[in-house]
Amino acid sequence: MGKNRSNTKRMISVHKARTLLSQNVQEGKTEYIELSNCLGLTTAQDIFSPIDVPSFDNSAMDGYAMKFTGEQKKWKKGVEIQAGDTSEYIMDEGYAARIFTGAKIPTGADTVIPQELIENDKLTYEICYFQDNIRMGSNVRLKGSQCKKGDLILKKGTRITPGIIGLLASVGLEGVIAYLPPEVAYVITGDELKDVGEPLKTGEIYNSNGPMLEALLKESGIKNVKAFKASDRKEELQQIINKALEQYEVLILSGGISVGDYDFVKECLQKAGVEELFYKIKQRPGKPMFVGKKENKFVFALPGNPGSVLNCFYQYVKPCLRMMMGVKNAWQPNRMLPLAKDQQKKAGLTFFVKSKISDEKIDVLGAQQSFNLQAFSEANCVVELDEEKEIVPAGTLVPVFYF
Ligand SMILES: Nc1nc2c(c(=O)[nH]1)N[C@H]1C(S)=C(S)[C@@H](COP(=O)(O)OP(=O)(O)OC[C@H]3O[C@@H](n4cnc5c(N)ncnc54)[C@H](O)[C@@H]3O)O[C@H]1N2
Ligand code: MOO
Repeated sequence: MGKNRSNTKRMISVHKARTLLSQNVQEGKTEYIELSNCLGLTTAQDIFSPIDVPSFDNSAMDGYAMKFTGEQKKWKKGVEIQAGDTSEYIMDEGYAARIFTGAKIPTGADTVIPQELIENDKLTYEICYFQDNIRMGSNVRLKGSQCKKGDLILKKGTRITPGIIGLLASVGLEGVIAYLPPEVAYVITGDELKDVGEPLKTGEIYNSNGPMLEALLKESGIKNVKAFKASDRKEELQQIINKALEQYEVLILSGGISVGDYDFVKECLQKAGVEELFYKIKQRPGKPMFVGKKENKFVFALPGNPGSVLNCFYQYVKPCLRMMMGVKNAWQPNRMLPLAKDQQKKAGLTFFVKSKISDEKIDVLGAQQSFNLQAFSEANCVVELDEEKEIVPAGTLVPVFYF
């Protein structure tokens, strides 16, 4: 009785949990990382271009390059310049160079006329242009028009996308200083668990949290992941926790964090020197979540029900991992959208409900129980329903977090 009352008292709000985490989590290590391993990481410094790009004036079209006056309509055929030709050509007046996309504009030329707009005079071998939609400078990509040597091309704190990898390569950079993803271990607890592929006896279930956590970590950009499995024997769990904490920066546990007689996770973490940041959040699913710290290492003990694991990961673990990886707005919902229908809930708990976006409205799906994974077959987001409310009316704008 006394235990329950003190637990209820200690439960914190979702807002408080987010605040405590964002105050405690720090940016992780940074390192020079080659382009081939940069995707999804965040830059840890401003990046300046070491060269002008393009580094020479070049043609944007296959056609003819010449000095363009607007009056002259015919030119003699001059040299032919292919992309990659590094020779220095000087255009004599009255001549047009045959030129191809990406090739260097010869000295003396300033304009390219696409070949579709040119007629060849078969008698004089001159090339002729009779339209008037070309201006001086048309179809020439000027030196430094993307960026000049020394320009800031990428700010610190930018997530590296495939386009950014292209940008970095275009200025000749082989890699950048970026935040390293933390090394993460997770521990699956529970005597009832069998891995997929093994036969099930009555009383046993498949370990779905393991494959789900692997996927969640991969999706979050974590590269170095170690999986442990522990039975519900306290000594074994203790050993695994001690070992994982020694070697990994972030430890995630699934199950064994509630009040049952075989729920030893909290006790073992405390014995391993983990200091509690909070235990139990006023939320559903995932109420008995525990977060602790040991020096600069973080421990997230997630309630074993799969829906709780997924929710706690998206709401707390992922934003923390992203903060460690240099992301600034790690806690922001993806967007706000209106509810399609009234939602009933328990006042005093924030509800996170699996939902589907239809016609820019939120359809809350059925089967919200935290053991039941079926709704994930349809859900594309989870939405947050206010702690205080008992009914959240249709039309209320709610925070939406994409899967
Ligand atoms: N007397 C109370 N009992 C429970 C409370 C409570 O407040 N008082 N809270 C309930 C809530 S809410 C949750 S959530 C769970 C959390 O329990 P644990 O973290 O201790 O997790 P377990 O008991 O180990 O497992 C819960 C549930 O999830 C299944 N499970 C566990 N691991 C996996 C896995 N890897 N893959 C698939 N399913 C898994 C497990 O079999 C249980 O059914 O506690 C409630 N009880
Ligand atoms: O907090 Mo539990 O996650 O409702 O099943």
